[in-house]
Amino acid sequence: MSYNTTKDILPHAIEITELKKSFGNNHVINGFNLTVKSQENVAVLGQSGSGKSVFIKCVIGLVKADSGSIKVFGKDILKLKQAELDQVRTKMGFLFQSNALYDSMTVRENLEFPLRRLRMNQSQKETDKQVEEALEDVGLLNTIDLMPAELSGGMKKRISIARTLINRPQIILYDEPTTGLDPITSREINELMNQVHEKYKTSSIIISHDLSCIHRTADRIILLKDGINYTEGSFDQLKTSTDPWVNAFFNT
Ligand SMILES: Nc1ncnc2c1ncn2[C@@H]1O[C@H](COP(=O)(O)OP(=O)(O)OP(=O)(O)O)[C@@H](O)[C@H]1O
Repeated sequence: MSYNTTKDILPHAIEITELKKSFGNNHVINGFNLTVKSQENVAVLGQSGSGKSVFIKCVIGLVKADSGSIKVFGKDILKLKQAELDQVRTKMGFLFQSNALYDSMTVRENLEFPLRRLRMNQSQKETDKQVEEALEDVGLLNTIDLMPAELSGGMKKRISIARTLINRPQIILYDEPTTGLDPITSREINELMNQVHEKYKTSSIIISHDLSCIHRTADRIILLKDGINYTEGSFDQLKTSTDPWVNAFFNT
């Protein structure tokens, strides 16, 4: 993937400035900066324990950042009142590493769930149409009446992507999208992520350890180390870096 001029003229999807988060004396995020242009896919890569999960939780509001700003389409979500925050959050979809499907609900019910919360006055016919379209997007319309326990790991990931898509987010945050999947299924999930990007023109942040996933899906990679941006670049730039730490990361 490469930059194109359209991405450069549209407003930024996400702009994070000097983000900080500590737990007691453990300064996990120490002034991290990240910009995601419209329709850009940015991966955040770092060693285990470097703070990737804390960072993404700050962005979705599961963890409260100590300071800094997180602007989503120009609005600093750390300063918004609840109603405005809820509004901005409708533009964002989050793919949990664990998939977070409800085991006691069918695939259809799992997909209806986020719709019910946001579109209370919508007709059942419209809901059915949206659920079916989201399942078609991930190639699994035939699983609509199955329970999560009846699905493979790759299918669960696809259904989770369908559930993320159902509210038509403009930004998708992917937390370790291929963890626990075999290489073939991982490749299929990466292809699906790229299809989603092409069809819905989404912007994304991808947190991953999986270099193949990052290579296939990210326009740009930021390395997180000691809570700050250690370096950034394209996959090929980082793979050929002469920095010993970056080199060890990409070529071990
Ligand atoms: N709720 C919490 N309370 C206290 N410390 C926390 C909390 N959440 C995370 N931490 C600490 O923050 C640091 C970063 O953890 P985090 O889970 O973000 O790392 P990570 O880069 O996502 O690791 P991995 O790749 O292994 O998932 C760790 O030292 C962890 O102990």
